[in-house]
Amino acid sequence: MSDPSYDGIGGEETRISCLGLQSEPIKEFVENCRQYAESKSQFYVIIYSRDRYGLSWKPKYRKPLRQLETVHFDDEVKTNLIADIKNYLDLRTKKLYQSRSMPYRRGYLFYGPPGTGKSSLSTAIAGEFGLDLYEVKVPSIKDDGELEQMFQEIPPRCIVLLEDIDAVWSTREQRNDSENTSAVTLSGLLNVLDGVGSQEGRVVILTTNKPERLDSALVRPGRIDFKVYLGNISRASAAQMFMRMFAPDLLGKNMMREHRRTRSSAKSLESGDALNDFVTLEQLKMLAKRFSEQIPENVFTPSQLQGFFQLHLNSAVRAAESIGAWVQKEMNMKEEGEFDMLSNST
Ligand SMILES: Nc1ncnc2c1ncn2[C@@H]1O[C@H](COP(=O)(O)OP(=O)(O)OP(=O)(O)O)[C@@H](O)[C@H]1O
Repeated sequence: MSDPSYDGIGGEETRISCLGLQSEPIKEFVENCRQYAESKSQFYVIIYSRDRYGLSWKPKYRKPLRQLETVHFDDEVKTNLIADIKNYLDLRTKKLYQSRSMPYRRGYLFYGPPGTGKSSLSTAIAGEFGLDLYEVKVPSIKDDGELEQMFQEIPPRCIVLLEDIDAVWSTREQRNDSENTSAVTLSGLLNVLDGVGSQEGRVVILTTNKPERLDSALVRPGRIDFKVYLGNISRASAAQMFMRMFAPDLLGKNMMREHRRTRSSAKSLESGDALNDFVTLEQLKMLAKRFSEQIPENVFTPSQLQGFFQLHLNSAVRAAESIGAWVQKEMNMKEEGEFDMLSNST
């Protein structure tokens, strides 16, 4: 393939030919390819972004479906959010909106510190509802005209993810003062959010790390209808994350039985070698509890914790044993305002 970034989801030309005068074999071949692609697409979310010249939307990559259970935040908020989107996408809701002369659109704001799951949640929602996701990185848009053009070309019924929405500016002075460099104005943004195209069942998600910078006109109901705070990880979520990391290993049941034959499970919980992955579900739950109790409530981001797990994927026991030292080290660094550039965390 000529384009090194090409991952097989469009944009490449392929010529197919066969010997003889019949076109049937080619039609059959193309149909098989289509069915194959369709069967595969249910395992992926297609992410669209502007091509490198900013001229048209291109499928940028396929992300494997991410289950909503793998994005950890307040369970009640998650349930309400999913119910809200489901209700919005229901065609009966569309008719209700139309019969009451209300614009059929709904906006969502995901806000919180970096690394708390704003992008991950957007992708998980796209997978949950079988929608493509159109990614708009606000700081990299040239001007309001480009933003408008982009919105005109977005199809109905999809997710539009507007990232780093705080980068828009409302006055020239504000632009000069601010460190952000987007050329998109607040009025340009409001224009596309309120435009005719926005009434076609798109789920518009805005994300920001700096909600305090948002203009009240942007977040008023009708533009933002549902706000979700994604914050640092709670103990309960840390325990869930622990289970998610290690529970799949329980599937190796045969190995677990074999392991049990050779060692007592109590001994295996203590020794911390690689085979300790094959603990029972009950033991894993105990480890998750022990693990989460050592994590201070709402201090670390989920992505920080994910970084910790990446170092201990082989052993749930080791993860539970090492978390205390890791927490201590991270807390010390936080206090000293240090960024650990030289060593890897353990
Ligand atoms: N709430 C969460 N639950 C599970 N994993 C998370 C969560 N938050 C972050 N992660 C993990 O951390 C990484 C970064 O997450 P993500 O990009 O979604 O964060 P973000 O809030 O969008 O960050 P940014 O504001 O920097 O764009 C991902 O690999 C993701 O799996």
